[in-house]
Amino acid sequence: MSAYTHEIRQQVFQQLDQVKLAFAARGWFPGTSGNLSIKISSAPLLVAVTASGKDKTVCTPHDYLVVDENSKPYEATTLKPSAETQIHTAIYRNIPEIGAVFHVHTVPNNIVSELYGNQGYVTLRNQELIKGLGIWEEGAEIQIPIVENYANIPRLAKEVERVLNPQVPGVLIRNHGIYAWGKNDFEAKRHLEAFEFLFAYHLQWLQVQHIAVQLAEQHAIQPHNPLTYRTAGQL
Ligand SMILES: CSCCC(=O)C(=O)COP(=O)(O)O
Ligand SMILES: [Zn+2]
Repeated sequence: MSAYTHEIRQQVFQQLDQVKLAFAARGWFPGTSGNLSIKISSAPLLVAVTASGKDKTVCTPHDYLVVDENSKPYEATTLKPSAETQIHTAIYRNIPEIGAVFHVHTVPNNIVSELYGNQGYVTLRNQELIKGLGIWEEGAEIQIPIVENYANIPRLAKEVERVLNPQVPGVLIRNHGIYAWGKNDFEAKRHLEAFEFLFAYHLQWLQVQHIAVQLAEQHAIQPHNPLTYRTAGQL
C-alpha cells in the first residue's frame, strides 16, 4: 500500500463511489444500510470508510472519511465514520493481506443467517460459484460463519474477529447482513457477489425442494431428484 496523500485519498474515494453505485443499483443498501471501506495503508493502518447514515444511492462530497487503526477520524472532519467501522478495522487487523471490506444487508443474506443462526454457520457445496470466492478445489465445501447481531459494536467486532477464517472471505451477522472482503476492491466485490448468488440459489433450491416433496406426496411417488433427500443444512 502507498503512503497517504491527498491524491491517493481522492483516488480511493472514487473507487468507493464505483462500488457503491454498483451495489446501490442492485438495491443492496436499503434504508441507508451497509458500509464500505478500502485500505489506504497498512502501517499505520489507514482506511477510507463510508460516513454513517448516508444515502448510498447518490454521490456527494461528504460520503467518505479516513480513519485510523482505532476507527477514529484521521483528519479533522464533521463526518461520522460508519457506526460499524470497528468491524472493518478488526478484519483488517486480523487479515493483513486484505485491501477492501464491504458490508450489505440483503433479504437472502438475512434469511440464510436466521435459518442457520443457531448452528453458527451455513454449509454450501456443489456450486460453481464457490470458485468466485477463490476456492478452486473440486467438490469444495465451505462453511460461512454466522455471529449474533450484538447491538454493542465493540462486542460485535470481537465476535466477528473470533470466527474469522482467512480461507472463507465472509462472515454473516444474524438478521443483519454480511461482511465480505478481498485483497482489493475488485476481489472483495467478486466475493460479495458470489456469496449473494449462493444465498439466493440456496433459498430457491430449498423452495423447489419443498414443492417437489409436496407434489410427490400428492401423487404418492418418490420425489424425482435424489438431491431431495439431503437435509437442508447439507445443501
Ligand atoms: C440503517 S441500517 C442500521 C445500521 C447498519 O447496520 C448499517 O449497516 C449502516 O450503518 P452506517 O453507520 O454505516 O450508516
Ligand atoms: Zn449493517
